[in-house]
Amino acid sequence: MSSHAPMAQPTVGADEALLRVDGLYTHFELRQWGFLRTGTVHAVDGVTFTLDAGEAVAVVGESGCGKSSLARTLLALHRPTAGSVRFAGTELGALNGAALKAYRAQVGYVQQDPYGALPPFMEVKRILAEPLIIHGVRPRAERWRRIKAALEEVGLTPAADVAAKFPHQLSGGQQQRVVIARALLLRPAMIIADEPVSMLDASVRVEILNLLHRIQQEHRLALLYITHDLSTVRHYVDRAMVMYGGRIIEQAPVGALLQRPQHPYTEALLSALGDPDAANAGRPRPVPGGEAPSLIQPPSGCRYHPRCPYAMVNRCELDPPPPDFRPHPEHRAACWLRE
Ligand SMILES: Nc1ncnc2c1ncn2[C@@H]1O[C@H](COP(=O)(O)OP(=O)(O)OP(=O)(O)O)[C@@H](O)[C@H]1O
Repeated sequence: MSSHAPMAQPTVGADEALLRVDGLYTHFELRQWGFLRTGTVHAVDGVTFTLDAGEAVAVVGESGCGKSSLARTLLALHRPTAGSVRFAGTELGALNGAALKAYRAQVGYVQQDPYGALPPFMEVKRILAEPLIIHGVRPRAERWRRIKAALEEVGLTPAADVAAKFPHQLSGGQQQRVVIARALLLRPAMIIADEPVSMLDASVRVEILNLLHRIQQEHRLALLYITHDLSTVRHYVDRAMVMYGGRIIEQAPVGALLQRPQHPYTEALLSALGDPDAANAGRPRPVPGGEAPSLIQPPSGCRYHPRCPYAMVNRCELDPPPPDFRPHPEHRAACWLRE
């Protein structure tokens, strides 16, 4: 275990999830000249799931399916259009002022673009001191003790040298380590990592994912790992949820999802993954054909039906499948094939 003190865990009843998301909608109104309504983006469109304390769950889906909008709603950066988000039993919509500040201390955020996430004209020490100052951690020596421990925990040593640098003096991987250190400083119970490695060189991606995984395990953090890349979830999460057109269309323990995908979209994502066998390197692989759905005018019925090779006429284009057909215990799929 590192020098980082154990993280303060919020009080959660034995049978209660740390995070409970129920029928969540986040829509964005599009307006011309600031007032003329021209459409609505259904970015998050009826999402329900739970995340237990200490559990790691991936949200996987292609670009534009609503993953970041979901993350930002959970971080209370977007106000939901409808539905409920409960954290440790408390409704997020009911929080403001000091209570919202306390919630934000419980949830660490790791963004996609580390350089964009770090103020360029501040030294690392100042960047990391900021959240501690905002949350009233005193005196200065205690702040430095925490900053040093966090830098050491993410492998940035000697901490004093790194702390004196500006973001541009660090590599992309080191910058992302600083972002992770900042997410840990307030000893959160949950981390939301939104595409944490997609902007990094391929050579450091595994290192950063391993680091996040080690921290998640050591501190028994809940982790919501958001990615477009299904190939990166296997070793890092307990469960995976697949998002398509603003909705969760499949969720299962990660092994079951990868071995027995139940939704044709998950199947297509899996078959598009690289084959580790070098003998098959030249073999063409099918990728999910067709266009990602519009979230302004989403397809009727099942949102995947225009691309689905198994779409059933008079069924899939008419009725949205409920999200919880259970082909196996613990496995849920929103597909009429699994009715
Ligand atoms: N503040 C906003 N106002 C209007 N539309 C938005 C806003 N934020 C996101 N959107 C739209 O919502 C949809 C979902 O975007 P979102 O960023 O959540 O998807 P994503 O799956 O995270 O994709 P990516 O990985 O490319 O960021 C997109 O059509 C996007 O243009």
